[in-house]
Amino acid sequence: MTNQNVIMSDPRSGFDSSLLSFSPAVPGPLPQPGRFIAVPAKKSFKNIDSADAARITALLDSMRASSPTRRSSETHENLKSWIVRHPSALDMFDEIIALSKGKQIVVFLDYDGTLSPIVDDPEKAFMTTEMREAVRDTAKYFPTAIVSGRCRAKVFNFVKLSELYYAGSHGMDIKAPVKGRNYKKGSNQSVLCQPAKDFLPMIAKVYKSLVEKTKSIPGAKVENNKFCLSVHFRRVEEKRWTELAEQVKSVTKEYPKLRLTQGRKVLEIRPSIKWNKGNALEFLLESLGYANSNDVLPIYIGDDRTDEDAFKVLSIVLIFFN
Ligand SMILES: O=P(O)(O)OC[C@H]1O[C@H](O[C@H]2O[C@H](CO)[C@@H](O)[C@H](O)[C@H]2O)[C@H](O)[C@@H](O)[C@@H]1O
Repeated sequence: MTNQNVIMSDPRSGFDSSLLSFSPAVPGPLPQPGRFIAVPAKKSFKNIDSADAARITALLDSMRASSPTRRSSETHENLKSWIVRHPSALDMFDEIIALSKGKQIVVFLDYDGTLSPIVDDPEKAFMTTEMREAVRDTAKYFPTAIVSGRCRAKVFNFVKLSELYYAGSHGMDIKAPVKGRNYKKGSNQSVLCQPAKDFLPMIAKVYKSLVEKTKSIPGAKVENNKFCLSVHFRRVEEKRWTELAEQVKSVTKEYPKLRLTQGRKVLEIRPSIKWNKGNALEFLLESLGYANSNDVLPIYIGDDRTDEDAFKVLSIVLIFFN
């Protein structure tokens, strides 16, 4: 995997809770104050009102917090103490095995930053052959699903394993097995779950507007993830982030049924429906025949703020950071 550390949190099992405290409100991969330098947002918002300006400032601050460009020694100390509270899952393998006794493990994997390294160009976030083999091996033993912010087709093109289940667009586009324990039966019949289907024309329109609005900002990139959009900041000079965020807001303010969220150097535009990666997990578990079941041990591995939605509905969480 891409990280140096794998942290385990387990809110429901019989683990020593002082060792495995679960924090559903983990703000980003590593929830430490002082791990980033807050840059005050420019006051020169031109096209938006003060409430929107405040929202943008908050989003940008949060984005900086979850995508640190440098680590100070203070941050390093915070990191060490965080690791003490969230021990490495690699050191707790026996405990995980004990927990899984008599249960079907189901594995959920985030893609970017978890299976692939974070890179400047989102089109080049390839996973290694070794990683693909590891995922292929995992799927031989456990139902395995990829749950990504990317559109389903794109994440499939990166992973290229047809034996997995895929949920794209932050869980708003799921290809799941037809209800029942098809994994065990070896059935390959599938069903689509697309709760934001009605938003497709709106998302397509907003995509066009965003491409047009942001084209003057060097490095800005708008990615069409079908049911949601990503505006990438990674290759934009930080002094122009406010301007870019303002451009984004000037488009989205015309669409009250959409909402803005942030990830790693990215602003995401999504339908305002109550559906996220957590709902996708529940849907997949139900499709696999494990709704409200005690004989399943779902494990989710993820690294990003959007993965927290999934963390909240599961018992074992592996958080990746690099
Ligand atoms: O849920 P995920 O599979 O983690 O997808 C979340 C977003 O990941 C991608 O962006 C991130 O990775 C890029 C490639 O390493 C990086 O350049 C970018 O800065 C990161 O935010 C993807 O491009 C987005 O569409 C996903 O929503």
